[in-house]
Amino acid sequence: MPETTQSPAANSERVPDPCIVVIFGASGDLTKRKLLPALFHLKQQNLLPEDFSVVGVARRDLSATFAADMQDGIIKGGGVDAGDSTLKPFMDKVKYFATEFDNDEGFEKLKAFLADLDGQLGTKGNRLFYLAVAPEYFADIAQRLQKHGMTDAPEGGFVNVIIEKPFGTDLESAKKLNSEINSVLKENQIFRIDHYLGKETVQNILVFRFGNALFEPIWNRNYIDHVEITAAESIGIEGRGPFYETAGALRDVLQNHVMEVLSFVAMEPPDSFEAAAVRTEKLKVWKAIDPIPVENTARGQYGEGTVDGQKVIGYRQEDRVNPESATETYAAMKLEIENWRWAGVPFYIRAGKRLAKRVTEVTVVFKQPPLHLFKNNAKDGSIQPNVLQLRIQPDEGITLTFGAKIPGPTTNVKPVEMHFSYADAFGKSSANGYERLLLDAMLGDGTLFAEREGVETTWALMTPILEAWAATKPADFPNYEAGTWGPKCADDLLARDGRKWHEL
Ligand SMILES: NC(=O)C1=CN([C@@H]2O[C@H](COP(=O)(O)OP(=O)(O)OC[C@H]3O[C@@H](n4cnc5c(N)ncnc54)[C@H](OP(=O)(O)O)[C@@H]3O)[C@@H](O)[C@H]2O)C=CC1
Ligand SMILES: O=C1O[C@H](COP(=O)(O)O)[C@@H](O)[C@H](O)[C@H]1O
Repeated sequence: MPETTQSPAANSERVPDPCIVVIFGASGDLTKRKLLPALFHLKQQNLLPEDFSVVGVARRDLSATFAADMQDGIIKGGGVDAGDSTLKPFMDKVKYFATEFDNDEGFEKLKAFLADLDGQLGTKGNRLFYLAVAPEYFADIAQRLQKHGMTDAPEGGFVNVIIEKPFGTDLESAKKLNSEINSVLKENQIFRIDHYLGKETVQNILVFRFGNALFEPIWNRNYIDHVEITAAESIGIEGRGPFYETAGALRDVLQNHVMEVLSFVAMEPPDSFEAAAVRTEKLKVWKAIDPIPVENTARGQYGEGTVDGQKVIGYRQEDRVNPESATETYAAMKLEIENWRWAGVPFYIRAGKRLAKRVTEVTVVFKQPPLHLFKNNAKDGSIQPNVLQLRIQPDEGITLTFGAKIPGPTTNVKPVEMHFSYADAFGKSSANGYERLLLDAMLGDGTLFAEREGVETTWALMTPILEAWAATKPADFPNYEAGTWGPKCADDLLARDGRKWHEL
């Protein structure tokens, strides 16, 4: 379908026009734990329009209990005080509508239900549809919305659609999904969400790089030895066996969250902070990545072990998981970005479940100084390189490690840290990443969302690895103990280059 341009709003204009947010999959985990708390946080910050409603859609008839259940999610999941005076007026705007996703009559009634709300609330036909459903329903729901005349924006208004991840399972399925969705929606109506882009600390990578004069001049192959990106989780698969069996760590986290973070770390400065400019630069990074030989990858699966002092079962013993499963719960790889800035600088990326701790971080390791004047005075006999750690979660912050003179009559050197903490500087935030993205989607600002070509490009990089892994069953699974830092083959990936993962 032809594309038109929605322009991103400036900060001063960040309250969206009156609208209804319609969440498909409203009785699901994501809606309760993340989406309703995020919408409520927007309300608390006066970032929702006065004329507004949230309509949850799922198949069971939950009209009698839905609002109370969501309120419970906001209080528990959103850390909101039950006595908060904004809660009641917000909950009054939360409605429920029951239909099967494949029921045409249900969609026709939904359309009338929404039109009726428009009449009562003054929401003017503006819609944000959120598809918080299993991926097999994405295209179906979008097509049914179009069939029942719900995808055309009112004059001067908007109809936008957020689509959850996973956006496809490989290149072919991503292309198919894109063409199905693009056949009923304009590209600028489609908001492919990656909640990592809603995280303050991920957005701050761009501010850190391009909002300061200090760092960008050294952000290249002349000064940087290598970059590591880690998305480590201590949790297991949390009862999501059937989903995880078909996904694995590469599809679940590496292809999307980690590749998005990588693009922010590696991209050239965009000529503005508008969607098209930012997306163009991200795409250039992914396109410049060399095909990844399978020898530059490592995969693992956790066996039983101890996490946070608790004994935990192995992946193959989890509920609804094949006892001989070959699904990876850990994936790592070495990437090379063949462009002027990054040629020769390896990017090592990894993601895994049941690792030693929950930490997401970008670690930038700088080259050694050209001359080691203080080599013989270093505390451990070697000068440590400067390391910059962009800690995305938890303990959000930035740490720079450098050598300092140990006080005393001799010139001894020891690595020390300079640290910036978000919590100390700005107070603790209860934002979960979805606030910003929901707001942007209501405003029509796609800067922090994935677009068609980007999704297909990252899948094009990852699909050959998935195919190679599928062709060779790993004989050594499970190959790491829960509560450790993953399989030995991932350490070997760096050891071959004379490096090791930075301790986190
Ligand atoms: N949960 C999370 O933290 C995250 C989830 N996601 C993605 O978000 C999406 C939703 O996840 P999640 O909330 O966990 O999923 P759930 O399985 O918890 O919820 C699925 C929802 O879809 C509804 N549903 C399923 N089939 C039908 C149908 N045929 N007709 C009508 N309603 C139907 C269910 O309704 P009913 O209860 O009536 O059956 C339920 O509301 C997925 O794509 C997932 O990958 C992404 C990142 C994180
Ligand atoms: O999308 C997903 O992300 C979560 C990790 O998100 P975080 O915000 O807690 O870091 C992951 O647990 C889940 O498996 C995956 O589907």
